[in-house]
Amino acid sequence: MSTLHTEQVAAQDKISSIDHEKFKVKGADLENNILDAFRSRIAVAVAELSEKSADDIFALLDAPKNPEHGDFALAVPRLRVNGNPAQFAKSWAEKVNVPLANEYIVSVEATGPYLNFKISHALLAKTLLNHICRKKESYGVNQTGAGKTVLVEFSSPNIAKPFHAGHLRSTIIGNFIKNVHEANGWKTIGMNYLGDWGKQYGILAVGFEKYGSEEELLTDPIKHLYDVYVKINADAENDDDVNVRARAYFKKMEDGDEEALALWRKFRDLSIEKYKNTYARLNVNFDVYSGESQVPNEKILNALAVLREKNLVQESNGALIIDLKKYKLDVVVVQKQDGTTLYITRDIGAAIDRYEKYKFDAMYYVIASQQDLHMSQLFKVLELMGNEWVNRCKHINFGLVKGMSTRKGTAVFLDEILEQTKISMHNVMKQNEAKYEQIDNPEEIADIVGISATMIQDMSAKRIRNYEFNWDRMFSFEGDTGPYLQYAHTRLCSIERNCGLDINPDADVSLLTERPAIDLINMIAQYPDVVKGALRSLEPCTVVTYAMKLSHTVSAALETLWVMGAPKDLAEARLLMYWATRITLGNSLKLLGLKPLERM
Ligand SMILES: NC(=[NH2+])NCCC[C@H](N)C(=O)O
Repeated sequence: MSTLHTEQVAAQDKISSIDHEKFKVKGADLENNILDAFRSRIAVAVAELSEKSADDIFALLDAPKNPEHGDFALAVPRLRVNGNPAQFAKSWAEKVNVPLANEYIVSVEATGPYLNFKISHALLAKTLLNHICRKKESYGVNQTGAGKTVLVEFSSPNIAKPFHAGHLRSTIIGNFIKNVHEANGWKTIGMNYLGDWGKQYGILAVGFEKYGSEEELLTDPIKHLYDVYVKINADAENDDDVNVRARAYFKKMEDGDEEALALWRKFRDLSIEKYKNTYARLNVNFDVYSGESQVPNEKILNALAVLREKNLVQESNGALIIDLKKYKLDVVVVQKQDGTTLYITRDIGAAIDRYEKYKFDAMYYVIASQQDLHMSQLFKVLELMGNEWVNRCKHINFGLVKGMSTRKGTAVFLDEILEQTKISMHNVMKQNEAKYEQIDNPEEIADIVGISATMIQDMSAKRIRNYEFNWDRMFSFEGDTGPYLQYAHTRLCSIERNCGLDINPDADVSLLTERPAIDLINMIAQYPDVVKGALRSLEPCTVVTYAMKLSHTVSAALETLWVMGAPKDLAEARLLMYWATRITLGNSLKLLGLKPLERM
């Protein structure tokens, strides 16, 4: 691919920075969002006629309900002007200073109380494609979060217990939330808060004495510890001695007994190593492996002292409880009769510890909605204690997945699910023999496409919705699936490889006048809005929907607007447009956490 003509780009920058000054409107990101340049000109032109500010008008510009009406619409009633909105719309449409907006706006029309604007598509194509040539992989990102830090806690499985569908959803959604913050200029900390403390680790240690194998522990720690855990729990049902020994063992751990801790630490370290490999397959990594065991004791003791001081705790049968009934949040136990802490106590200490360490501007807990009550209780307790930063914390909840097991039976390990996914995808790929033979690394491709299938299925609807894990539908290349998105991306890559032309950033894009080309450029131009919107909603489906629409739009364009066989200048213009589509689609897939493929 050819390099950019830097002098020309620099000259272009100069022109646009002069323009920027005059049309600086609050909320407009002229550096990163080409549509904002159009919107701000519309806002300034209308502001000249009304007593409203360009800032207010800018914030109200929307896409018209009927796309035939134009590119942007202003609902005049929402401006709250004194008088008849339709009358204002009519008179403004007549008077709007189109030349002020230079060549940006081409027409203004009133439809009832709406003002509809058409913009210059030639200018949009030129500025947008030029912008993407400069930004490439960073097209779509902005710096609105500069200087702010977010902590995203996600995945958080329990050692020696199944990694279930809830943990998988948390991993996928949490990683997305982290990516979205990064794309909006935030500093991010991804944290895995393992379930790695409590009496069950005493049970596990007792079980390991009886059923453990060093060798199996080293080969597959997660599976082996789970097997041991299941066996010893069965024993514990009939033999209370197991429980007594487990409690004694856990007490030693809490008291900091080195020998007891050494075994536990080995279990934890080996499990983390194994998890890291699996997370890498999912394209996920964590900045911090924390966990219930990592909450400093002193933070918990302090918290309990504050709770006492503020008269928030009561004794009940030797345990300490907080009565939250008047907030309709039930009663929480923060300390057991034997003085040990609980899940919520550790969460209280952990939150305080994290705030002191990271001074976050936002903290997200990505946890299934089964823990809604737990999270509301946690936030209420933190608030009653007087931690005013609790309003920076938010529970990002999500619904259940039904039927996530392998075809053979119930799988409880993430690895097994991913293996099954890969095999299924591989089988689908083999059905197209001619294509299959052209791939050098089918297993690797099957793994990536299979994972894309799983992730897109997960992110296609609003988070809170439950869904059925559908082994057939998600692997299809048709319909709104992960394989379909990957296919759209590889198709664009293959055009670049096979067309025999280099990408020419100076291609004459004024030749892109057909409807499918205009639609495609409009769609590409929306990506920065999508990145910004995703930060507000924290809903992955907004980005999935965008990636699907972009793929459909480019597929429609490819039906008639060919690169090969077109005259050279037209071929170059189209190639540049498809290249920009590939960059934009690739960026949106990466935002979702997928690895965009070049061939499949
Ligand atoms: N801070 C938290 N409570 N995070 C969620 C932890 C999830 C817990 N380990 C579970 O599997 O249910």
